[in-house]
Amino acid sequence: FHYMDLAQYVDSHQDEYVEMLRDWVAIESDSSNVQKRPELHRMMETVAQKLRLMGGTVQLVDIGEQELPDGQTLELPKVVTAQFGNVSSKHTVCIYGHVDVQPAKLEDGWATDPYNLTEINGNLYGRGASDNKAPVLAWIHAVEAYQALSMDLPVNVKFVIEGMEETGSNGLDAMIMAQRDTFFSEVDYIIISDCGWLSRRPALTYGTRGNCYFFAEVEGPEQDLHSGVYGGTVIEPMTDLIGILDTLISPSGKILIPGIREAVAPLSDEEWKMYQDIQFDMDNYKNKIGVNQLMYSNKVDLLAHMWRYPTVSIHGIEGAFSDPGSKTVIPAKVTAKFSIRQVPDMDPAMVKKQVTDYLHSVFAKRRSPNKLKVTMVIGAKPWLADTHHPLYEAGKAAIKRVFNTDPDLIREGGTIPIARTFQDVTGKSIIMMPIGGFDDGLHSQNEKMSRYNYIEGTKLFIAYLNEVSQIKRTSV
Ligand SMILES: NCC(=O)N[C@@H](Cc1c[nH]cn1)C(=O)O
Ligand SMILES: [Zn+2]
Ligand SMILES: [Zn+2]
Repeated sequence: FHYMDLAQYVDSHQDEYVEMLRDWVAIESDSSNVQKRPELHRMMETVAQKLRLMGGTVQLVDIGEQELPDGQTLELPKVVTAQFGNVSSKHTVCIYGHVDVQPAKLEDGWATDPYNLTEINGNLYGRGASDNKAPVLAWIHAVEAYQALSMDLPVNVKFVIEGMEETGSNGLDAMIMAQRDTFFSEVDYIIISDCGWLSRRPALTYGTRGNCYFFAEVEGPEQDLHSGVYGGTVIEPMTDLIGILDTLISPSGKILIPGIREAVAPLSDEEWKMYQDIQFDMDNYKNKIGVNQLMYSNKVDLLAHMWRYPTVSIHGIEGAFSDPGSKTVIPAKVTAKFSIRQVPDMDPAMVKKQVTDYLHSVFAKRRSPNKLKVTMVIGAKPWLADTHHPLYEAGKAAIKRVFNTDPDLIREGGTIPIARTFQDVTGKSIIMMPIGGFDDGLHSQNEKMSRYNYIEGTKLFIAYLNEVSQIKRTSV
């Protein structure tokens, strides 16, 4: 295995890799904004074209339509599948990633245009740079490096790249089920690089939380009202909504919805020890996010609540007045958006029932004439891997080669909706191998990917393909 030649190739092509990332970041592939759907289609075509030019067997798989809340339908972005190599004596890995992004606007407080990749002090700023465009490109460049040096790929490589991850991977479950016995039948392992390290030390990820995302709509008068003229006479939808939202979680982080906390397994001694042994600087973490107090003051509690306990987050209220200025309005209809990150032992269908029943019961106590409607729009399951699997041993060896250190074994508080489907439907083992930095600002202002992580990450993937090829057949 000529690792040094490959690594040198990567180093000498890094500016091209950055330019390619610039092209991809320039496409506003925001999957949550229906106005941007043409951009998302363009993004998927761009990915397909790149893989075609590399000689892959590429398909743009039609996964149907999405139904919008107003009943209209919208074409889902096609899923790109590709295959490089089909040698039966070799293992086959399937790399999953996504090229849709969260919304971003300069006026949200970005220091640079979110869709114009800008390099400052070794960091590449742009929406989707870390989540998940650079990691997808790093995998593509890893394959390309082998090709460029006329080296055989040590394993067959398949890609599944989607464009709806940020809104719950709509349509992908069905596609995986439909292709279980075709595209996925020869896949041995699935690799996902859609998360980040915990510190400056490289990491391997063995768990993600799920997410149940809810809309709670309270509807009252026929139209918005003047608060001076009508205030005091009507029962305001916003007051009802804030009232019920305030019953979801206590100020100290205790989830108040009956049944949720009870479903979660207690922290085992083994987990406690694992978390205790992880290098994690609480002050650094506080500085990074700009707060002087966290919900928990010791490392184990903090990591446990980041990774293996559920939590409630309230994201926004549609229909509420939120512009600058002081409009004196009573909004007629308001819709809260909140989500519950869930962990193994919790089930989205059960969470849906628990939340819906609970909110209706607290709403009933208010004796309001307004109407409450609760819907769950995303129900993504958590995922957990066996860290003793040879995939993780191979990961440790590749990290040792590239970074000369042992990795942290971590979980991820976020969700990769499709991870559990891959595991359940294909029955294949999955590894998550992040290359994002701990301070990349995913979903936030000034998201970035460091040039170092992007380039060294590409080398890591090159080394990992070789390590996976050494896994003995019996342990597949
Ligand atoms: N990089 C993974 C990621 O950001 N995933 C999203 C997926 C999601 C969950 N609910 C809605 N979208 C995340 O927020 O964790
Ligand atoms: Zn992502
Ligand atoms: Zn994301």
